[in-house]
Amino acid sequence: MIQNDTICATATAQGVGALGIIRVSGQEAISISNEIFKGKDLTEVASHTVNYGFIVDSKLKTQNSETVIDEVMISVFKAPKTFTAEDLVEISCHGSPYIQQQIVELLIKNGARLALPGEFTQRAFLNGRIDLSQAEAVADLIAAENKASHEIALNQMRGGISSELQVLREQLINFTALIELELDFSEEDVEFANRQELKELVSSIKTKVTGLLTTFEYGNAIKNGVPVAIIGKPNAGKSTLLNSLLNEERAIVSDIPGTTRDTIEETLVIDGITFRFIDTAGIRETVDTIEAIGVGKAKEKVNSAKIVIHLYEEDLDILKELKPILEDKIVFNLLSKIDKNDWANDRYEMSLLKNYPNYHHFGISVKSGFNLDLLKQKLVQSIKSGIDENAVIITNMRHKEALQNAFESLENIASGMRIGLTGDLLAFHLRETLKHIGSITGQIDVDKDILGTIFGKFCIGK
Ligand SMILES: Nc1nc2c(c(=O)[nH]1)N(C=O)[C@@H](CNc1ccc(C(=O)N[C@@H](CCC(=O)O)C(=O)O)cc1)CN2
Ligand SMILES: Nc1nc2c(ncn2[C@@H]2O[C@H](COP(=O)(O)OP(=O)(O)OP(=O)(O)O)[C@@H](O)[C@H]2O)c(=O)[nH]1
Repeated sequence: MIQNDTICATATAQGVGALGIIRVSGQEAISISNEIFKGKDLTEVASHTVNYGFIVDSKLKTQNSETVIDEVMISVFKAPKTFTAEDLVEISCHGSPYIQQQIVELLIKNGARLALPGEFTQRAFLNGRIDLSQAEAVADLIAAENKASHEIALNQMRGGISSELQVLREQLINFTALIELELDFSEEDVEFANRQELKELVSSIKTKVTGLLTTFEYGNAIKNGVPVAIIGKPNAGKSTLLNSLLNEERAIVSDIPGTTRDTIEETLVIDGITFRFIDTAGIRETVDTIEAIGVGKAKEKVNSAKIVIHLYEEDLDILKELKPILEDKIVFNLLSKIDKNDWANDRYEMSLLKNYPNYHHFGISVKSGFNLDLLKQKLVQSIKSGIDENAVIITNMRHKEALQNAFESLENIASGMRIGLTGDLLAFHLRETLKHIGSITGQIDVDKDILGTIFGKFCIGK
């Protein structure tokens, strides 16, 4: 697919910088750039060269009294081996917003148009250089704020998800073709597609899809930060623990004001994973009864958390109260101030949540530092556990939904075979599965609106 118009935009951040890069892509990219460049004839230079010269107002250039805008380096990349797979020019100028704007305006005067957000990457997709999941990974890569999310995005950009899905697609396509061939011979009652093999294939693909789906929770936590609630009765040591965790990792601590006015989030990166400690300012100000503070507000915090740290000195009342909503959380039940409290005094029911899959229970002393490292280590472990670090990890809601749909279609095939569904209906469900899997990489036609949503989230110039 060839886009006819030539697009341009500043690719570097807005504001003053040392340098700025302006990108131009499309059939006229080189000739338009050449119009405003005084230096070598860009239409004559070899691909992948960097050329020194000046940006000048072309109208005046011919009159020999040109207005020089800037001294620049221009890189020329000829299709198809370029970022967009089109002719691409990068003008590297001084990082003044004024200069950059002047250059963009000159390019537009000479026939380019301002690029939409993400349009360069979109062209790379439309021209087949990258698939949709790779394009989405470019956005994730730019947004990555820690090591773990950076790694996942980089892997996806390099085609991690694509190659995993490609294998599944090929296997399904083979069977679909065989079943559709049977339909052509429907009079003769032949079976080209071995039903037993198909059954096994569907079951193995279901397992793979389920595996990918289970990585989403991890992937999403990595991408957006893992919400952690610290709860406990007044004076249990909550603030002391939080401050101590934050101080220890001071180098990478930041205060992020929450989305709502009364929510404060403190984020902390441990071992490449971002944890977001949830706190509501309201809690700090409440002068309510102990119960109200202890349970009511704790509930609020717990609901939005993935990890719950319960600090206690005396009793487990809060934990008992909250038990029903803790089942799907990672729970750290910590006996606080262990320097003061004797383990032997820990006479309360330790088995309270013993059957919960993600339950940790130990003593801690922020004062002496006892078990603080253990806590950090277990926080990281509890998130990483069960995930193969080299495995493909799903971080994108769109991908998750597509996989869920694919799973449903696969179930339709499996149950269809059990009840002896006819070939045409099996073929239909196979096609549906292929459609859902293909929508992740964009191998099938993806709705224009969906493309708009995906690329609209990028910055202009990307
Ligand atoms: N100056 C500059 N730096 C940049 C970018 C850019 O566009 N310009 N990038 C923008 O994101 C990133 C690098 N990503 C890129 C990805 C692919 C191609 C590219 O030309 N691919 C071709 C040819 C590869 C080759 O020469 O072997 C291809 O895949 O066909 C270029 C940059 C980061 N740094
Ligand atoms: N001995 C000892 N004292 C501690 C420890 N952790 C906290 N404390 C003390 O316990 C008191 C209460 O600590 P905070 O961190 O304010 O407790 P909190 O749970 O945030 O209390 P509220 O804000 O009232 O909910 C302070 O005097 C702390 O110094 C510890 O590990 N050992």
